[in-house]
Amino acid sequence: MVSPSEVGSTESQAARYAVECRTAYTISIRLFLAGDEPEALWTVEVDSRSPWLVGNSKGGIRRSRSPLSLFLSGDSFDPREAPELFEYWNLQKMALSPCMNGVGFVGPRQLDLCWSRDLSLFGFCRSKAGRSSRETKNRPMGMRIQAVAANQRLDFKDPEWKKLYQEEFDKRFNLPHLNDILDVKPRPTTFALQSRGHLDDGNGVPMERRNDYVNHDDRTLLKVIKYSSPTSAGAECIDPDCSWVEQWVHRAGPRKEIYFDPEDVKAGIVTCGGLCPGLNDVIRQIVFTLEIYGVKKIVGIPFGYRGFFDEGLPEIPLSRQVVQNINLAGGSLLGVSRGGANVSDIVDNIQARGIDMLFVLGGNGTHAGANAIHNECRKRKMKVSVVCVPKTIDNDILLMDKTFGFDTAVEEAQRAINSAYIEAHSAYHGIGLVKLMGRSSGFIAMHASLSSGQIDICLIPEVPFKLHGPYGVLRHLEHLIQSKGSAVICVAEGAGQDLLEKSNATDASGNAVLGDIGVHIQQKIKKHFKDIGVHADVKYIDPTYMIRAIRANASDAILCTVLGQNAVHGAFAGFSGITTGICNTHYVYLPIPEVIATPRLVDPNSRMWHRCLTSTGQPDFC
Ligand SMILES: Nc1ncnc2c1ncn2[C@@H]1O[C@H](COP(=O)(O)OP(=O)(O)OP(=O)(O)O)[C@@H](O)[C@H]1O
Ligand SMILES: O=P(O)(O)OC[C@H]1O[C@](O)(CO)[C@@H](O)[C@@H]1O
Ligand SMILES: [Mg+2]
Repeated sequence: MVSPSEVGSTESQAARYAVECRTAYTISIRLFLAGDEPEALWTVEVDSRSPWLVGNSKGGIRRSRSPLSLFLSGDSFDPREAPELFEYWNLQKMALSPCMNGVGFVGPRQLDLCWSRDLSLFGFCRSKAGRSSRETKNRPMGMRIQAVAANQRLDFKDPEWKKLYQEEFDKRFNLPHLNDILDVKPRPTTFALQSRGHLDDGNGVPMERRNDYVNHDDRTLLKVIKYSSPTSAGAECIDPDCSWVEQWVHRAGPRKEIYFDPEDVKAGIVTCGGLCPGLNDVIRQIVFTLEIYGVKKIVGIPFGYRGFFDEGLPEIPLSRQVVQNINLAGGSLLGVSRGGANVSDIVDNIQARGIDMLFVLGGNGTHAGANAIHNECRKRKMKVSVVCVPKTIDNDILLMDKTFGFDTAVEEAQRAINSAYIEAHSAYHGIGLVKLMGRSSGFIAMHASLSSGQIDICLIPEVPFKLHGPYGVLRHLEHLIQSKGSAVICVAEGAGQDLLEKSNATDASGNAVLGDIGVHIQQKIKKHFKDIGVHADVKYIDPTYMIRAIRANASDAILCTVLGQNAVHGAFAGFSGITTGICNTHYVYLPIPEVIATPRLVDPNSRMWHRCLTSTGQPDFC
């Protein structure tokens, strides 16, 4: 058995961390090494914006994208023999398992236990338990406890805890409204599609109006799976028993009452960040819908937030006529940009232009900016509605089924994969390598691998891998060349960054400039096969910008249409600081902070990633 000191962060170390990361709430872990009494109490403060911490056998804690992890060291420790070792308090059930080929773990939502990117960070034990294969016998075996911080005020023994949880959830997902700070009187909506047709019954008598409005109290369920146990694949639990707790969010759509007089409204649209298929579709629908409400002053802000402070960039007047055909091309009619967002200057400019509704299309950075604009407008008691539409091919926005552009990106990525496959398949010992976008999330790579069915190795940022060694990618490639004669690899741009030289460079928005993992892998493959004296014909394809610049496919075009319309309905309903999305196939409004708390990541313990592994047949590369 290990002793607490071996696992041990002390409370003082934890407290030191807490100061560093500006804490929001506390989580505690009790380690039960024997008997009923906890032998180690580990309390850590969690930064609400990044609730994942990593602990190690030497006692440090570090902020990380991965869940709280604690690794045990010691030659004699077999994690599988001590599943009862840990219990939790105020935490979601912890996961405890040895590393088993990346699949078949027990416990909820563990990440791959072989995260050995930094061995001084991750402790490990050289366990004899583990793999059946001879080769793997002496590999480092990590044991991970994972915990998702819960509200420390919740006591799951309290019969009322669910009610308390739901009350808090409702508060978190409450939509900020202009009337929170102003006294705006609602008026009947001007959005009535029926009035555009013949409303009489044929005898000149007006027909009764259908009620096509969304009731303010309509809600849609955020989570629809009831996990019977925390050990169910991909389980996301609130309490130790993984009880069913309904989590409702606000339904999107037109309301019967509105908070603006369309005649007086000046609406602005701005597109920020990188390009994304569907931007023009959303702009177009926002304009169409605004006009149906009766808005006459609609302008585009050129080149992202830059358009608010660069005086040489005049606003672009928009109307149905101007935007009629813009969906036929990719890109953004308004242009995009990164960086340069001074919130106070932007709000000064909004005030100077007399903008009442601002529609902001962008990714997580843009949303953070939009939320800051919304807060500044509130502070100044301005009657301005700020409504976002999430734009990212990376699909890295929380809570949503998908963001617009993602589907198109996956479809286009398949074309590149198909070319790589044909090249590889037609060459003697051909190896095709395709790099796809995905700064921190591997959704495009995972979905393109799944949809093409032609990928042998899919590498994503969420799952670390090694190139060299008996479990590395290169050894597996040798095996593929030997067994099938060719291979195709798909790598997300953010994958394997630990293998590259680090630079502290950032782009104008402060996003880290990534090393080129595609080129790196290409070089390593070539060198490796040369070194072992085996012929390999490597073809590298980087279709990243081609994928991002195309027009939306049919499925994204529909999504864009609905999101654009809902953005306008949300603004007229008086909401501000919100974004629009699709959750479980239903359209919703969400408060901005809830969707950008962290980037949405592929969960390596999700069914989808396991399906991807099943499809590629790749082993663990750690
Ligand atoms: N925390 C923040 N507060 C205010 N503005 C921000 C913040 N983060 C980013 N921005 C601004 O938002 C705009 C877009 O940000 P960014 O370049 O990160 O793209 P993004 O919206 O995340 O989209 P993409 O998915 O293409 O990266 C930039 O003008 C940037 O300055
Ligand atoms: O070259 P740019 O415009 O900075 O965009 C690159 C980034 O944009 C994204 O597509 C997100 O929009 C990322 O996947 C990628 O890292
Ligand atoms: Mg971003």
